[in-house]
Amino acid sequence: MEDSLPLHVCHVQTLSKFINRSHVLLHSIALAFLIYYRISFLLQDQDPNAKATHLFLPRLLVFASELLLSFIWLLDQAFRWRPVTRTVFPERLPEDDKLPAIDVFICTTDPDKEPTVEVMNTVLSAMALDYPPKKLHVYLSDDGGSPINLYGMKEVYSFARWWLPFCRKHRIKTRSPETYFSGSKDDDEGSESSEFMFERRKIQERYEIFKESIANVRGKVDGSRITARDHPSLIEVIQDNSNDKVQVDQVKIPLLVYVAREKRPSHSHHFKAGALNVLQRVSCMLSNSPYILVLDCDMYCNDPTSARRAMCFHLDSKISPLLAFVQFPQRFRNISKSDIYDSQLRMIFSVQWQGIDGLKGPILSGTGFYIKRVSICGRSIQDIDLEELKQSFGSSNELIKSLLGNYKSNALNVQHRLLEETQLLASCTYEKDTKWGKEVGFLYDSVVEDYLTGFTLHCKGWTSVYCDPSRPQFLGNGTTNLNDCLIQGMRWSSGLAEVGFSKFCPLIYGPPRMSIFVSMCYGYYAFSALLYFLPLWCFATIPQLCLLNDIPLYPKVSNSYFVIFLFIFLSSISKNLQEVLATGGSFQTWRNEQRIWMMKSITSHLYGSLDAIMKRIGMREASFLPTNKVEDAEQVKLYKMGKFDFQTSNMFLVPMVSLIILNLVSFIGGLVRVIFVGNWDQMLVQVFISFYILVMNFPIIEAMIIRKDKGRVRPSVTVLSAMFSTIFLLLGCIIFCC
Ligand SMILES: O=c1ccn([C@@H]2O[C@H](COP(=O)(O)OP(=O)(O)O[C@H]3O[C@H](CO)[C@@H](O)[C@H](O)[C@H]3O)[C@@H](O)[C@H]2O)c(=O)[nH]1
Ligand SMILES: [Mn+2]
Repeated sequence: MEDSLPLHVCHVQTLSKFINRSHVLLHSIALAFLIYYRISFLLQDQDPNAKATHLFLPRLLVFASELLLSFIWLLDQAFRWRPVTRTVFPERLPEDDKLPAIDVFICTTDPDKEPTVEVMNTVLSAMALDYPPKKLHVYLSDDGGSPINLYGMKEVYSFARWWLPFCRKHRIKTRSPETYFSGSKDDDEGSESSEFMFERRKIQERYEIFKESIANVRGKVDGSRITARDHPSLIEVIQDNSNDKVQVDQVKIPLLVYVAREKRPSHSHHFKAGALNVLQRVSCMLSNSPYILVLDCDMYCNDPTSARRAMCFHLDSKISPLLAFVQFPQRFRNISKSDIYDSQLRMIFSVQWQGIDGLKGPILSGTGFYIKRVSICGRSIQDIDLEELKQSFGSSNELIKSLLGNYKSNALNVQHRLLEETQLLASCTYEKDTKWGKEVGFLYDSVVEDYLTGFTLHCKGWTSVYCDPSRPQFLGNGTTNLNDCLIQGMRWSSGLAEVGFSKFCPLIYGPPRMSIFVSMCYGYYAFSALLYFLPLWCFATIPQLCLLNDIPLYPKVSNSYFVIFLFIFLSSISKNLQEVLATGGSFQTWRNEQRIWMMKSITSHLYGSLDAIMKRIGMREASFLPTNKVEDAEQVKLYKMGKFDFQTSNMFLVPMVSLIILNLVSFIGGLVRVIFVGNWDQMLVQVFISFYILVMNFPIIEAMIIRKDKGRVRPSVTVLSAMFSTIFLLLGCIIFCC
């Protein structure tokens, strides 16, 4: 295969690279001037003036914030250094019988938040991947251990006997039946022949029956939820139990396995990472495929070709020895035009991942990646002796045998003995005194297991690639209400900060093991929560309190350093805007992203960082609140209209509303004061900061004063927040005035 055509090519985005590097240069020079100005300013005011100490503190705080923001900006620039784009040529892959086998892992945990029909759609879409069926094995991990999901899997098996041939025959692209039948217009409706229409109608009827039967069972098994945290392991290879074997008997169906690991309240189960590690062991017994596709339960395969695309990298002999995983972007099916909560995570999947792909490869992103099984085994296992293997992987001889062996093609005739062994492998005590979660498998030290696991892989010398074809390969549910968005943001902040504070701190653990640029990228994520919430809290309070107390913090308009501040402000905004526009966004997208970034910094990032610190000192246990995948019609309506839904806890609302009130007061008070005193050229920047914050967060003001619907800010919250703002204002007077 040496001189045959390449399976993929990689282009450096020359224009972006040029723009990014020029921006880095100019912006850094401006920051250097700013730092020089601040230092000389602080030193020069150190005279024995009585007021000096009161002037010193706010200036120091503002300077510290500027330094923190500059630092996180610097880390972020590593993502901008060498952005690349990749193209694949799946048609050049070898014949089907030469393709390696794939195990698909799908995780679900809570049938109330993750409806069974949706999970089963993901399972079906994975079974229908365009890949030889006997080389595809689909595992569902059900952390809730709910009978409804097991029932659903059996129904899936019967329905797949019709669905899979239909998709293959008519080359259907959308292989999640729910999406397909909901009639979303795309390029699928190629054939209009009456035969096709007839088959389509028949399958649709079967699909409706399938959904109904799940709904019926759901009604009956309700109330079994208490067992979610306390149940034995149950592993079942799903087999045919239907009667209609007549027509579809010859249909090849991928192996389908249901796995509910044992869970006991006394044992910590390590959330998704724990589930994935159980799947790794169980699948090792049953199919042991060399590659694994990991999917969240709501991320269905929106395009059947992803497996072949991934193989374009995994089968390229030049890069494959070091290649750990091929990451596809997370894209979402329910993003509205305005996307007020930035649920699409545009910056991550359209800018940063392409950037880090040009350095070492994207950060592991939880779902939608094809990973090489041996890469997560910790290290090369061939040359370790048996005792050591058992210390790492646990006591199961069968597991060790399998690890050392190869892919099992006779998976369909799973021996009873092996199936029994899987019960042991899925028990909650199996990992005791082993290296699972510490060195082997997905790591447990953070609730963002993907980021941490990917980081250690990159540290060990593995690489990854980012594959982002124009048709989204996987589609999931984005968060469409403020509450979910902030809670998810808090979990991510906490998990990422946890890594930052651990022995894996990317800025210390990274540089000896990988390039400084890649360490910076990981460092950006580990510290973004801390380095955004501290400065943003400061910028939302200090300049305002100083404005009210007549303390200038910025150079006068007539001072030549004013231009530096102006430049830095405009340069950051315009760079950001340029990226948004270049990736298909609009001015509104930019504004919405800025706004939700401010909101998250004030709330999610703050609480996430505190949570991480408390976990670190042992005051709190890790938790994982899954996002809600059931759509609430009213919330969806607000989201589609681009209206914020402020039905969220006071913990999130009060800080945001308090700061808005504070800024409102300082803006009005400051403006009046400036007009009377006439020192506008000294105070302009501070008046502008308040103004900018108010304009950007206008939806909060609107929801406090104008809106009357359910999503408004409740008057009680406004009152409570007003009290907090008053306390803040008084504190400001005490600290800065006397
Ligand atoms: O104890 C648990 C908790 C969660 N999950 C599953 O984990 C997945 C992700 O959970 P979700 O609630 O959707 O969280 P998100 O914030 O949307 O997930 C993102 O962030 C996670 C890390 O916090 C990553 O694991 C995910 O892949 C990534 O999509 C879902 O399939 C869950 O069913 C489990 O299997 N067991
Ligand atoms: Mn999710």
